[in-house]
Amino acid sequence: MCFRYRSLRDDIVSRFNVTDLPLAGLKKVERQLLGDERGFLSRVFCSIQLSKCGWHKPIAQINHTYTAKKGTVRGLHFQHPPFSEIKLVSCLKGKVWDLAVDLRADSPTFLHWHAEMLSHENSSALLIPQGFAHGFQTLTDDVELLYCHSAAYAPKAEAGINVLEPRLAINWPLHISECSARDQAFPFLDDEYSGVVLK
Ligand SMILES: Cc1cn([C@H]2C[C@H](O)[C@@H](COP(=O)(O)OP(=O)(O)O[C@H]3O[C@@H](C)C(=O)[C@@H](O)[C@H]3O)O2)c(=O)[nH]c1=O
Repeated sequence: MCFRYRSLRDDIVSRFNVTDLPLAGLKKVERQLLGDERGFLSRVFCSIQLSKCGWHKPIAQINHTYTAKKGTVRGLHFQHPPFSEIKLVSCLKGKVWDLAVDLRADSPTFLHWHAEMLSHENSSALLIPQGFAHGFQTLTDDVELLYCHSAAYAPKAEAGINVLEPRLAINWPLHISECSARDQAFPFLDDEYSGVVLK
């Protein structure tokens, strides 16, 4: 008897609708829910599918955050090379205005930013390539985010840009109700800031 095996790659059914966003490499990933009378199943991450969208490393860490209050801002965070990360940010509860800032030194969209509404209702995530800073504002109370990271947390490589940075002129949708002391202390960019060079 002869069996013919197809590769697993051919058998993986896509459960994502992926859209290119205006900054190269930044993508919106909409999950397709498979529902029945019990509830639903939603694929949050798939290395085979997302490798076609720029996720070319193993997952190093998965973090879950809870933010209590509407209007809270967290960000704008990134890690310096060689600890630059790809992040997949999914909102599992509530609603956020999720934002990525292009810090790539050689990018034609250097210091441009793009935001998307993520919520448990729209089942969307933001796939953020290396060389971006990330932040968000909660648009509801009781928000839960799930982050997949391609690099481990490296406190010495952590960095941030102030969420009120004038050169970014981010129009946060709500009054900022909460922002950590650490985030408020992040510096503003100086005129010489030339961005992140990825190795
Ligand atoms: C990010 C991170 C923090 N921590 C610790 C440090 C601190 O004691 C506590 C809370 O950290 P933070 O205040 O940095 O948490 P938070 O502000 O939620 O940090 C997150 O913000 C968003 C915008 C991102 O993009 C994420 O990658 C991450 O940087 O958790 C870890 O142990 N591992 C981690 O991966």
